[in-house]
Amino acid sequence: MRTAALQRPAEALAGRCRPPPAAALVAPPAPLPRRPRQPSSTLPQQLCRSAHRRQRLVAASAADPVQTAQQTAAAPAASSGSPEPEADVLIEFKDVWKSFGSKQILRGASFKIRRGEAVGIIGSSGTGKSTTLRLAAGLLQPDKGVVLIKGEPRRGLISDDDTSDKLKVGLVFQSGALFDSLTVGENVGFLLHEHTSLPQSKIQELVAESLGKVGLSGVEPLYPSELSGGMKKRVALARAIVRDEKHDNVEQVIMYDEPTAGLDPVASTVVEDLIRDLHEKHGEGHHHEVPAGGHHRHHHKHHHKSQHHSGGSSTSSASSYAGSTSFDSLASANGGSPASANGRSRSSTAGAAPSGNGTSVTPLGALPAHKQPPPGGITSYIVVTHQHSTIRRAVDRIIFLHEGRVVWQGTVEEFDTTDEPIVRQFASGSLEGPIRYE
Ligand SMILES: Nc1ncnc2c1ncn2[C@@H]1O[C@H](COP(=O)(O)OP(=O)(O)OP(=O)(O)O)[C@@H](O)[C@H]1O
Repeated sequence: MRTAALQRPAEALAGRCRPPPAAALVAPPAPLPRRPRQPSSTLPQQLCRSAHRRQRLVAASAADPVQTAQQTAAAPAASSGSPEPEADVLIEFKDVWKSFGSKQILRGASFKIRRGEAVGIIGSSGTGKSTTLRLAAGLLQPDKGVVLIKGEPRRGLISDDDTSDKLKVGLVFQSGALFDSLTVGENVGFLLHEHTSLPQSKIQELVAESLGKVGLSGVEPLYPSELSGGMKKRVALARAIVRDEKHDNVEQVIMYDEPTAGLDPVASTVVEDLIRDLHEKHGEGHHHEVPAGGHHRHHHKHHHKSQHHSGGSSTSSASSYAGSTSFDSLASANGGSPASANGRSRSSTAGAAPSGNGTSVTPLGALPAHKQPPPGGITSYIVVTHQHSTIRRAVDRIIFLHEGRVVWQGTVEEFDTTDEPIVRQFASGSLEGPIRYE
């Protein structure tokens, strides 16, 4: 079933271009929503719509009782009998430890990613953000603790894990990790060539569809060297969301590692809005409901309140196939033994339950079967970033990692007001404070 295009990646693996390890490449398919796509719309038009949608969401959240301060200190949802559904948790880290040789990186990281969320993971350099993504993608295994995908522990690395019928976890690496010797079309269709038996014409169609979604229709014949940095990142994104048809009904979480690193401010905005827009297009309609109070509410505006440290549990996973990764990022899947750490953990409310005056969100897990949202689409995404603009524009909730643990979580708005000293120092860039640089 290998076509001519398939021979070239093989050459790439022999050293002619950067080889994305098959295990890392996740190609989340993207079934489209009820809302018909408008193929004729340009990227600026799409982004404009995205901005309008975001304004509506912000307006809605301002009136959302979940935002009330009283709920900030809410007890963990699961134990409070609140309606926050564990069924909504797609990925959960429970006390995850990871070291590389003698370097202890993660020291008991715990957090949850819920259906519909747009989450940013931030923190100082070297604190383990990318490592966290690689663990979530199944490219690395924890030394201790567990990564749950829809409630099921990942078993082994992604290649050993056969739960792709439950959740796809896609990873778009910072470098884009495009094969230099392949055209854009071949790059985007790489996984389809490698892992499916779809005919060439179908692959071309799916590649064109995917490139259209990132506003790059018609660039198939170009080589990566002919693209700007921003375009390369969008091509990597197109590769991550290309559909394989077989998994169209499987929902997906996409993880972006520094998606705007090295881009100028305008190119960053394009990518940030694209990330948001892809999520809304592919996930929208799946996750909004009409709660008792009559307000439509998007799940991705869950607005978990500030919390120190998280915990959680949940599950299931699934890998899919390739995404994009650089060879470097896979260099070390081995690990040393976990060292002890002195975390500063406190309690967590990962997933503060919306409640209050009749506008609470009905948990998806509690919906009757006939009202369950259809699976498929980018239901949640995670962005690792150092860019303020990306935090502001592309995410709703922030998980702050420090010295291998989650020390704070909250909404983007709360990030500006929290008095957590680590967060304040990070936000201000001050040299004074608990964050130490050598
Ligand atoms: N495969 C590996 N082998 C050895 N060390 C590694 C490996 N991967 C990561 N590290 C080390 O682990 C530490 C954490 O890396 P990671 O990339 O997760 O941090 P980060 O928080 O994403 O940092 P940055 O913000 O600078 O990208 C770094 O010191 C890095 O050098």
